[in-house]
Amino acid sequence: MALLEVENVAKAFGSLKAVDGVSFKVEAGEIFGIAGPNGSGKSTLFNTITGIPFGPDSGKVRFDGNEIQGLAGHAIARRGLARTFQRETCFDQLTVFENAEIGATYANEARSGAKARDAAAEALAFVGLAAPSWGRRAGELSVFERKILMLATAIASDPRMLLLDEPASSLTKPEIELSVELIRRIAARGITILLIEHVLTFLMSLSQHLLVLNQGRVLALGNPREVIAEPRVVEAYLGTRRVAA
Ligand SMILES: Nc1ncnc2c1ncn2[C@@H]1O[C@H](COP(=O)(O)OP(=O)(O)OP(=O)(O)O)[C@@H](O)[C@H]1O
Repeated sequence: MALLEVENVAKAFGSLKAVDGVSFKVEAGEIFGIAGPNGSGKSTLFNTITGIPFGPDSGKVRFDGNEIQGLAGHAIARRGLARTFQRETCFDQLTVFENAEIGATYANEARSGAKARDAAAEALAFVGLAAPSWGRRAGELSVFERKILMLATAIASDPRMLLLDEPASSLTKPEIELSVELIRRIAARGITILLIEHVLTFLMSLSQHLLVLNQGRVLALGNPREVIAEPRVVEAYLGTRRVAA
């Protein structure tokens, strides 16, 4: 049984069908990539799966065999499904450590005190945020540090699955290489990963399956090398990128 099953999910904003009948399955343990031109519905799809900030208008989302569409975001997180955002999203006024501690308690009400602090410390060390930075305010960090803090906060919640929304955006080449290595290590912890990314080389080097969205619909799905060679993908995705560049 797949860990995540998305079945005919749809979400509209007024007359705009941002996600329009999308279906796919993600197996436990894999890194599953999602690509698509700007505005093709990638982030909206993540929103509908995680319930943060909203669920789908219609369709079903099953996590570990149980329907989760319509549940509140925190209830979905407590089932083991965590996400990050396209823009670095941290509690800027709180310290690095307090951010990770919130992740540790958010997904598990029963985990507080020393257990939450241990989970926060482990997650911060895992992403490479060393102890001397733990007392700094999140708002003072660099873009890369804020991105890995967002990852640490998600990891501290002890998820079974992590949805990463453009983790490489706004990063330098060396930082992108560090991110690829970090995502591989997260997967090696046994966390299944659903990954949105514009940088195709990033997606290709990490994903076992690739889904391409276009105008809210699935344009192609399968082996990443085969998918990016499909003429309709080249036209819709790469063509748009060229125009956008
Ligand atoms: N809250 C919202 N209200 C109204 N329209 C929205 C909202 N969120 C997204 N949209 C629209 O839905 C469509 C899909 O947007 P979405 O952000 O999901 O695309 P995306 O593929 O993630 O794009 P990008 O690659 O630029 O991040 C776009 O036309 C966008 O303008």
